[in-house]
Amino acid sequence: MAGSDNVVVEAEDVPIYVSSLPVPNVQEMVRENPLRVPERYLRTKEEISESEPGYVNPMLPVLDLSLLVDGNAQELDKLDLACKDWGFFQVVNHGAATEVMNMMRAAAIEFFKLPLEEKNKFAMPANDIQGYGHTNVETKDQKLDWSDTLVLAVYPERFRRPQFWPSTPPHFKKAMETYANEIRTVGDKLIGSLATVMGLNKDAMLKLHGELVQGLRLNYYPSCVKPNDVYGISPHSDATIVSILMQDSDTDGLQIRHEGHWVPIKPIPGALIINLGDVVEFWTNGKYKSIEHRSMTNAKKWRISFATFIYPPDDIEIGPLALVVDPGRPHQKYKKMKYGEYLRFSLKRELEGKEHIKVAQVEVPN
Ligand SMILES: O=C(O)CCC(=O)C(=O)O
Ligand SMILES: [Fe+2]
Repeated sequence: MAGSDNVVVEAEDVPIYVSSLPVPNVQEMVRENPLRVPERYLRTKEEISESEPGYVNPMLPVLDLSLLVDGNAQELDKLDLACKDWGFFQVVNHGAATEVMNMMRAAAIEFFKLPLEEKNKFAMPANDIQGYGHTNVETKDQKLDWSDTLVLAVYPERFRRPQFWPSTPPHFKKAMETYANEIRTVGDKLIGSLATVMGLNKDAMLKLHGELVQGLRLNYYPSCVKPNDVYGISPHSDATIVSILMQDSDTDGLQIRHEGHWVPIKPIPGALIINLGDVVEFWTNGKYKSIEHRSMTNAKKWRISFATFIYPPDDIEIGPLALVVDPGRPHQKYKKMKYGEYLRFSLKRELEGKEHIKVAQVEVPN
């Protein structure tokens, strides 16, 4: 494409995901009138009362990733239990450099502080969900979440769509590139450890997925005068293998559904929060489960979270692994399907807890 600066040449297999209807920018709404919460964001009392976090905050399992990588038997047992009982855990000694995490955080704060017209230079287009905007909006009357997001594909590199990578602040791209690279290593280590506790060869899961895909979603939750009446992000499970969350340790928001209760998560400073995605639930025939989670907002303070999604390429067939299916319960709960089909099905709908995984479920025989 010599001679043209405007044409972005993309590799042939760069996936286009799905569309999402355009909706108002929440940060801008709050800037214009911090006291206004439009009807479309307000949830019913039933929905919210179900979500009252009246549960004592038990400690989410904390795992040492360096011990897991060394094959420490005790730590691997802890991982197996954390996957069976929680599906969510924190990792320390994960190897991602603190300066890199801080640089990413600082760059994101600067980006979200920019005027709307600056941020909108990277706005999501009508046919895809990369860029700055909102996902999972399918109907004109569905309830909306109190957040704005920036979604970008980071690996493989040829999947990047540079037109959506913020050029302001000027160090954003570098911060993101470095952060994504560090988190990729964390993801590889985690997936290796998961393979081990699934009874597979350490490299088996990585090989199974061929080339892993990595996406990053920056969630910006403006403060909200009615924090108990809106969702920052509606309850959902992630359609990933694993998701790696960098959180702000002094602003609450993330909650997970554990034993029927909504449990607020207290991030340990410097730790990363890991959640198992639906794909692990399918591989293990439900022995390990993806967990519903959601985000609440705060009355006075905004919050940013950084969600890295690690998932298979579109053409990988997902479903229970013969080697992992419990011999005592050999019934396959999930069918085999192409990951790309599953992902698009999950993205092309309103977030509704784990409703989307039904598409992969097999009827239980009598
Ligand atoms: O903001 C959070 O803490 C959670 C974000 C999340 O669940 C997601 O982006 O999928
Ligand atoms: Fe999530």
